Amino acid sequence: MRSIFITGTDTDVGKTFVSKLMLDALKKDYPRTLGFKPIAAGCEHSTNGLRNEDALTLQAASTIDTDYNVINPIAFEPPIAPHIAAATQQVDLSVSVLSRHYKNACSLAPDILLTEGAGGWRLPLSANKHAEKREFLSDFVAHHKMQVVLVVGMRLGCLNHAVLTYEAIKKDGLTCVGWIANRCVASMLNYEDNKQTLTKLLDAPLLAEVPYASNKNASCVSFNKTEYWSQVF
Ligand SMILES: Nc1ncnc2c1ncn2[C@@H]1O[C@H](COP(=O)(O)OP(=O)(O)OP(=O)(O)O)[C@@H](O)[C@H]1O
Ligand SMILES: C[C@H](N)[C@H](N)CCCCCC(=O)O
Ligand SMILES: [Mg+2]
Repeated sequence: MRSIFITGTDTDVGKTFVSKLMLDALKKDYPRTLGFKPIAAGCEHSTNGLRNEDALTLQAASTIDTDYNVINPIAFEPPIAPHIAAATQQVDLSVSVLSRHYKNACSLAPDILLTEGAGGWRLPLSANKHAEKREFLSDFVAHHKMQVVLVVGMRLGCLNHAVLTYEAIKKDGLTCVGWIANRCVASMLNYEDNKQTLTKLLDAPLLAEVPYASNKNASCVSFNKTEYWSQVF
C-alpha cells in the first residue's frame, strides 16, 4: 500500500479539489483507491450524523466503497480549528487516536491511501504551554512515514507559505514527493513567474497544474500532469 498525505499551503487552497482529481487519475494504476479525511471541522447534521463536504467528495472519488465513518472518523460541526472544537467537546485528538482510525482505513487494503489534512502542515492537535506536551497533525504523518504531496494555492503570498511548509516537512524527516500548482483564484498576476520561482525554491518536482474552474467544480477541469507525475506515481 502506498500512503500519501495531502497537505496545503493553508486552509482553503484546494486540497480536496486536488485530491478528487488525484483519486480520479490514480485509479488506472492503483485499482483500490481510498480517500481519508481523519479530522473534519465544518460539518452539517444529517439523519446519519455529521457529514463533511470534503469527506463526501473523497468517498465518492474512491474506488473502495466503505462507510462514511471510516473515511471521516472525527467530525466537528463548527468550521474552526479542530483542537478548539475538540477541547469544547472533550474529544481526545491525538496521534494515538488518529493512528487507530488510520489502521482501520488501511485494513481495507487500498493500493493507495490518500489522507487529506485539515488546514496546513502544522495543524495543532493539542495546545500546551510545554512544547513536549503538544501534538500536531504533522506528528501523525511522521509517525506513519507517509509520503507528502504539497498543494500550493497559487495566489499572492503562496511563495512564503510554500517554502515554509516545504522546510517543515523536511525538518520532520519526511519526503515531499512533489507539489501541485492549484489555480484556486481566477487570476494571479505573473502566474508563470510565480510557478517558475517555486520550481527553483522547492526541491521537489511539480507533479501537476490545475486550472481555475469558474464553476468551482473539479469535474470540469483537466488535471495537467507533468512528466514527473509518472515517475512518482
Ligand atoms: N482550481 C480551482 N478552481 C476553482 N475553484 C477552486 C480550485 N481549487 C479550489 N477551488 C475552490 O476553493 C475552495 C477551497 O477548496 P478546497 O475545499 O479544496 O480547499 P481545502 O484546502 O481542501 O480546504 P480545507 O482546509 O477546508 O480542507 C472550494 O470552494 C473549491 O471549490
Ligand atoms: C474549517 C476549515 N475549513 C478547516 N476544516 C480547518 C482549518 C483549521 C485551521 C487552523 C489554523 O491553522 O489556524
Ligand atoms: Mg479540504
